[in-house]
Order: sequence, then C-alpha cells, then structure tokens
Amino acid sequence: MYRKELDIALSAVSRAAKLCRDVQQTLVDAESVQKKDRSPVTIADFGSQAIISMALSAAFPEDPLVGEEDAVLLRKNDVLRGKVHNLVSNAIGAVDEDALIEAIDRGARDTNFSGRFWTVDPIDGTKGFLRGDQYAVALALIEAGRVVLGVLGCPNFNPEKWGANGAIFYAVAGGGAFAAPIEPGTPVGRNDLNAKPIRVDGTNRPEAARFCESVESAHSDHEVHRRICDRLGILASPCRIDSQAKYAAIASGEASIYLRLPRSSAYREKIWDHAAGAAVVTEAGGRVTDFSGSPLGFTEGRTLKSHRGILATNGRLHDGVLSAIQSTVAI
Ligand SMILES: Nc1ncnc2c1ncn2[C@@H]1O[C@H](COP(=O)(O)O)[C@@H](O)[C@H]1OP(=O)(O)O
Ligand SMILES: [Mg+2]
Ligand SMILES: [Mg+2]
Ligand SMILES: [Mg+2]
Repeated sequence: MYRKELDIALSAVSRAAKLCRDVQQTLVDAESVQKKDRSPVTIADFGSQAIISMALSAAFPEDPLVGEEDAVLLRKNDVLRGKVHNLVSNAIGAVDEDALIEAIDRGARDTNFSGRFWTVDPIDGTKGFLRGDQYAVALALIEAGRVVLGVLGCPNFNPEKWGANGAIFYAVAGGGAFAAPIEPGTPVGRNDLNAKPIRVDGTNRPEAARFCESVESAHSDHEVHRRICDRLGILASPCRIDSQAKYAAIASGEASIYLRLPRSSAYREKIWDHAAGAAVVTEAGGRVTDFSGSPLGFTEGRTLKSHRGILATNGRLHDGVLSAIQSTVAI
C-alpha cells in the first residue's frame, strides 16, 4: 500500500533536507525575513516547499497540498525571489521562476479536508534551524482525517546509531515505522538497505522516563510541563529539542514523553506541525492524543481546531500522563 506515494515522499524529503542542510551550513548570521505573524522564514523554507510541491504535482497532479508557506513575500521581493530561484535551480536543475512561485503557492489554497491531501512543513522549527540546532522537513498524506503516511527528515538528529548526517523517519499506516541514515547525495528510498525498523521504548515507570519539550518557551508552557512532570515523579531534567524531531525521539526510544501545551489558549496547532510526527510515533508503537485523550483528527482545516495540548508517549505511559495532566491543568 502507498508504495509510489512513499517513494516520491522519501525522495522529495531527501532532496529538500539536503537543500536545507546546505543553507544551514552557509547561513551567515540570522538571515531570515519576518512573516505577517512575526515568525521567521528563510530561503530554505521556500526552497524546500518548492521542491516537495513540484515532486508531488508531477507524480500526483490531482492531490491537493496544504503547506505552511506561500509566495506572497517572494512576489514582492525581487532579491529574495532571485535567491530562492537560484537555490532551487542549483538543487534540482533549471526551473522556471513562475513555475517555482506557483509551486510554493499551491500549498496555500484551501481544500476539502475530508478527502485526500498532503500537508508539508518545509522547515519545522525554523528558529532551531536559524540557531544551528534541530529542525525537520515534514510531509504527510492524509485521507478522511487520518494520516496514512508520514515522513520526517531530520538532518541534525544524530544519536550514534544514525551517523553524522541525521536520519529520515517514515511510516505508512499499518506498516510499522522505519528510519534510514541520510547519506549526502543519495536520496533515501523505500528499499534502502540501511533502513531499520524503529520502536518506542518499553518504560512503564514515569520516574525513569525521559521527557521532551520545545526549546522555545514561547511555543509551549514549560512551567505547566514542569508541574505535570513533578506530579509524575519524573527525575530527569527536560530534554529540549526543536521541531518534530521530538516525535522522532519518541518513536526511536530516545525519549518517552513529549508534552506541548501552547502558552496562549487562543493558539491552535497547525496540521503540518503534527501529522508526520504523529504517524511515525503511532506506527512505532506509541500513542498521540490531545490533553483530553482524543486522538488527533485532521478534517478540520489547516489547524487542529478542537484539540488543545498535544501528548505523545511510548504508549505504556500514556494513561498515567493523561491523569497527571488532567489533575494539573483545566483543559
Ligand atoms: N506561538 C507559537 N506557539 C506554538 N507553536 C508555534 C508558535 N509559533 C510557531 N510555532 C511552531 O512551533 C513549531 C516549533 O516548535 P518547537 O518549539 O517545538 O520547535 C514550529 O512548527 C513552529 O513553526 P515553524 O514550522 O515555523 O518553525
Ligand atoms: Mg512547524
Ligand atoms: Mg515551518
Ligand atoms: Mg514557520
């Protein structure tokens, strides 16, 4: 099932991850521009979305794409547009500038969220990317509100077993979760011999659990997380990781609990920030719900409107963490 989809997704994410890595290595100071919501975006975010969008529209022309970025800033800024055009042309060969803009904007349209569509976060954790830390290229395929395929490219995710260039994590619903080291210059493939099944850890004692959260204290409420961890008796200090690399950490047994309570009750999580990661964790034997214990549903639009707080665990710890959450915060 989903063989062609997985092949295309893996090769597109590999190429996009390479582009991001090249930009991160040459980025001089914080070379970014601000979007309307005052969050940063770089040429690599645009380049990555363009590569993934073009690969998907060539292979699956009927499939809608819901992406984080749009081309509004690029249409207005000739210098920025020129840089992105150069970057993408160097990465995948000459592309027409209008086609490039159109490819990026394809992700900005609304669609029928109850049908089949892809969702992409071309750089998840842009702040981590700019700091030289973790980030992820995240792509997921959703059908009838359910994530059926998720791919997470994590170029800086370097626990020893994945080597120095990070890893791509992927899952197809019902087919288990896998990770393959990123070899520069070789896109990861479905039959990659280096791909290994991954599995969550088996801890059922919260006091032994490793807990992870965002680096950015503006993105989630570290203080409330600390109270939940205290209630659970978690001894280790939090492991702070940018982006959906946190889901990769849970799925591969590097951590056992990921908590994410937004600071503002008005904030709604974006679908591209969770779809791929949730699929990888679920297929690795873990569980992902909101703070009420409901599984994430992806039919509601560009955000997870009815979900507040995100909890990903190794599964065994899930109900205990939910009770601790519910005794600590009013959802
Ligand atoms: N105010 C906010 N609250 C929660 N998450 C946010 C906020 N602003 C941006 N994000 C998104 O949070 C995610 C990063 O979270 P983390 O802190 O866990 O790395 C990213 O998806 C980031 O978007 P982006 O994809 O633009 O980086
Ligand atoms: Mg994101
Ligand atoms: Mg992003
Ligand atoms: Mg962003």
